[in-house]
Amino acid sequence: MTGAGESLVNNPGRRRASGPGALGLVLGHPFDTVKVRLQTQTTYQGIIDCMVKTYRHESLLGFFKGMSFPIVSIAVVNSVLFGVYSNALLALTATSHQERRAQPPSYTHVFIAGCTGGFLQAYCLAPFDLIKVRLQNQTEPRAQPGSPPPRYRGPVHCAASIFQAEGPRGLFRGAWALTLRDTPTLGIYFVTYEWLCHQSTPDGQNPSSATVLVAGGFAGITSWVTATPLDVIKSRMQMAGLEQRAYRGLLDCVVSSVRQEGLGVFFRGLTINSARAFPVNAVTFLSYEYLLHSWG
Ligand SMILES: C[N+](C)(C)CCCC[C@H](N)C(=O)O
Repeated sequence: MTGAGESLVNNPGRRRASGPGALGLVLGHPFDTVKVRLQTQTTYQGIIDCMVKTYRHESLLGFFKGMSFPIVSIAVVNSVLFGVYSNALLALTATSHQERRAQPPSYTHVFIAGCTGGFLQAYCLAPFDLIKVRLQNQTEPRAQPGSPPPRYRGPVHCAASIFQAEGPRGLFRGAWALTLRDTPTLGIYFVTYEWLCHQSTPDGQNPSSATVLVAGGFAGITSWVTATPLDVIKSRMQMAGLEQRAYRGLLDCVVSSVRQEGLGVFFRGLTINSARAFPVNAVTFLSYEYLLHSWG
C-alpha cells in the first residue's frame, strides 16, 4: 500500500484491488445484519439490544448470516456501478480520466453519471439483496438435531424457493424501492467524493491515498444518510408476506409504517449504517482509483 501522502498516479500496476473491497464487506456485514433487523423487526429496543440478543441466540455466526451472495455479487455490482459511472462521465464531458484532473467535470455531470450508474446497478443488485435480507432476518439458532429447520437452508435454497413459489418476478421483490433508493443517492455519492477530493487536492494533481480514503468514507456516509428512509421501505417490501403484513405497494408500505411507528421509522438503522459506510466506502474508492490508474 502507498504512503498516505503519495500520489496514486505514481503507483501504477496494482491490479488486485478487489481484495480490500471484499474485506470491507466482510467487516461491515455484522453492522448490516443489525441494521436490517432493526429496520424490519419490532422486537429490538436498539442497536445494543439487537446485538446482545443476536449473540445470545445465534452466537457470532448470527451476524454473518446472508453474507455469501454479497461476496459473490459485489464484483459484478460494483463493476456495473463504477463502469457505467465512468463511461457516462466520459460521454458527458468528452474527457478521459487523465485529462479530467486538469479539466474537472461539472458537478451536474458527475451527478447525472452517478444516477445513471445507480439506476443500472440497482437491477443487478436486487435479487442478491433480497436473498441477503431474507437470510439476515432468520433469527433461528444454527440447526440443532430435532429442532425445526429454518425456512431457508442457505442462499441457493432461498433463491430456489422464491423462484418456485413466485417465479422470476419474485426475485425482484422490492426492486422498485431499491431503484428509487439508489438512483439519486449514488449521484450524491459521487458528487460528495469529487467535491471532497477537489477541496483537498491542489489543482491538476491526483488525490493522495489518504484523501481518497477520507473522501470515499464521507461519500459513503452522505449517501447512506440520504438513502436511509427508502432503505427502510425497501427492506420491509422485501420481507413483506413473511413475518409481517403484505403491502399493496410502495406507498402503502410508507403510509402504514408511518401510521404505526411515526416518522422516526425512516431513520431506523441510520447510526449503524453510517458507522459501516465509512470503512466500506473508503476501501471501495481506494480500489477504484487503483484500478483506474493501473489500467491507464
Ligand atoms: C446508495 N447507497 C447509499 C444505498 C449505497 C452507497 C454505497 C454502496 C456501497 N457498496 C456500500 O455498501 O456501502
